[in-house]
Amino acid sequence: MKIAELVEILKTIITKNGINWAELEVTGIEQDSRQVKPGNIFVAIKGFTADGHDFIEKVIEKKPALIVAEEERPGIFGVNHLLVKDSRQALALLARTFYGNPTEKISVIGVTGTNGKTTVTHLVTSLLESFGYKTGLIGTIYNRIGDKILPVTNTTPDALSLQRLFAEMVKSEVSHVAMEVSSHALVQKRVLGIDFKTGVFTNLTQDHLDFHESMENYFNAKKELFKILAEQKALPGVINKDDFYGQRILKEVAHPFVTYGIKEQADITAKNVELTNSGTAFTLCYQEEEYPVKVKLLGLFNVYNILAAVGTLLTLGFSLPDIVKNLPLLNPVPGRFELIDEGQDFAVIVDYAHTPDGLENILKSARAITPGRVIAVFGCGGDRDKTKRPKMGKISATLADITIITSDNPRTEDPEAIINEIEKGFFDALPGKYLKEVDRKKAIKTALLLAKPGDTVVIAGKGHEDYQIIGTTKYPFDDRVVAREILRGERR
Ligand SMILES: CC(=O)N[C@H]1[C@@H](OP(=O)(O)OP(=O)(O)OC[C@H]2O[C@@H](n3ccc(=O)[nH]c3=O)[C@H](O)[C@@H]2O)O[C@H](CO)[C@@H](O)[C@@H]1O[C@H](C)C(=O)N[C@@H](C)C(=O)N[C@H](CCC(=O)O)C(=O)O
Ligand SMILES: Nc1ncnc2c1ncn2[C@@H]1O[C@H](COP(=O)(O)OP(=O)(O)OP(=O)(O)O)[C@@H](O)[C@H]1O
Ligand SMILES: N[C@H](CCC[C@H](N)C(=O)O)C(=O)O
Ligand SMILES: [Mg+2]
Repeated sequence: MKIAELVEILKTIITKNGINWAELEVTGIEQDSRQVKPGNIFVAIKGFTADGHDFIEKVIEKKPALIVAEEERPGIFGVNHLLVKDSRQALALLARTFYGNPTEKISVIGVTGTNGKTTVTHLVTSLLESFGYKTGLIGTIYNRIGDKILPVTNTTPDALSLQRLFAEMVKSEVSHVAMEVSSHALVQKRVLGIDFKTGVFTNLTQDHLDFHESMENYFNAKKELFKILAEQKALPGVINKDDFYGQRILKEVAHPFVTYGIKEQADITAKNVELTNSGTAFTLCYQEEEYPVKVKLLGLFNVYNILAAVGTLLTLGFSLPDIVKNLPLLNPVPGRFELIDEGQDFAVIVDYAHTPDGLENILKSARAITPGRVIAVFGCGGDRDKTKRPKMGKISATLADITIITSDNPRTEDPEAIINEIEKGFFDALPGKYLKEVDRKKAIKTALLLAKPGDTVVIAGKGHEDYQIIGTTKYPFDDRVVAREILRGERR
């Protein structure tokens, strides 16, 4: 592909055209100077920790076909360059064109919300697979093309990696992709250039205020996905009507929606919900139709996730009786309400709850299936929203009988200081019993040793993660492996 063909797509955002050799062949696109090869287009992005413009001089030595930037830098006049209003937008549009508009050829389902994205994307793709489709998945745990699993760094990759991934999916004859769309991605225009078939909103509760600063900003970021659906005249979006912000999307975005809920009147609802520690039963209602449903997934929040997945499949045109038939096939998602059973006489749950709402839901769901005491083990991530820490403390103080406050991924913060901020929540609440143990392995062991028959130990915050980030180092650590080892060694 030649430069001339690619720059056409940028014409509305170009502020200065410095192209002299428009017929040059483009061999690739990069946003990271370290990856640039001869003939590539380098897009300079001002980021949160670095500024791509600072690497322009280095990139020029590698003989790029074109440099796209927001500002001029030394040496840029000697090479093909374009100045644009917004480099992130330029990157997304260039990548989409270079990779042949892949999302025109597959059905992309975007899932956003504070909690439930990973679960809903798994449920949607599992249902589609049960109908015989080959699917792709993009999200927190991994990206997947058919059976091929790819490692990830972000929940939603950058615009360039996304278009590359979609192109690979098209090549592998994937028909549908379910992708998690994080609020960071919406703000950073990572999803620009994607054609969405539909979008799902699960819920909005506090998280990421370090980045968004206010719930209103956080909401506006999430709302962006539905504005995109409206602009693209996509299929109806799927909205949780029990959520305050879900109701706001319904009012504020002019687009058709299918709604789901348990408390509110919605298009798709569940009644007679029965939660047990071996599965969940409920009656699924849609218009005049009612179906008894039994699923392997546990916890009330997963009933919401199933309703979201059902709404998505309905929107895509599948019939409800067919969808219902496949619901019992759905498997739990790794690290979400995952039961650890080594034959012990109490329950152990590993769950990814890392927000106040997530923790509240998992502790309430655990309570519903626990004859004895609920023992919680959790911490909070470092270098992330600090204001959720005392809130999560207060929730555990109120809902668990005993809490072991420990470390999550402390990152570059002092782990003891994070624990002390969580502890503040205990001072606000009725005195829930708690211990502090900075070493997560010891904290898990303490909880498992405290447990008596009929109790439930909830190990929250890290779910599927197989590492712990202390400082800037990633150490191997998996709550599920640790719990199993302790249960096998100490408590058979
Ligand atoms: C704060 C934040 O969101 N940062 C994300 C952002 O980085 P950035 O654009 O600011 O990049 P930067 O590191 O400052 O670098 C700026 C530019 O200089 C370039 N560079 C840099 C160094 C160099 O030598 N040469 C060079 O060219 C970089 O390639 C980049 O183009 O864009 C990158 C690419 O998309 C992300 O990987 C990165 O995520 C970081 C790792 C991160 O931790 N993000 C978290 C907060 C995040 O995004 N989380 C969400 C939500 C999670 C959830 O709720 O599930 C997610 O989607 O993962
Ligand atoms: N629909 C829901 N409502 C409230 N809480 C939920 C819901 N679904 C899951 N959770 C809780 O949130 C945790 C994370 O779930 P999941 O990984 O599906 O969410 P996510 O939105 O992908 O999270 P992240 O933003 O970290 O990627 C679960 O372990 C559970 O505790
Ligand atoms: N996607 C979430 C994951 C948090 C998981 C928790 N274990 C932590 O490290 O804080 C985030 O980036 O905030
Ligand atoms: Mg996720």
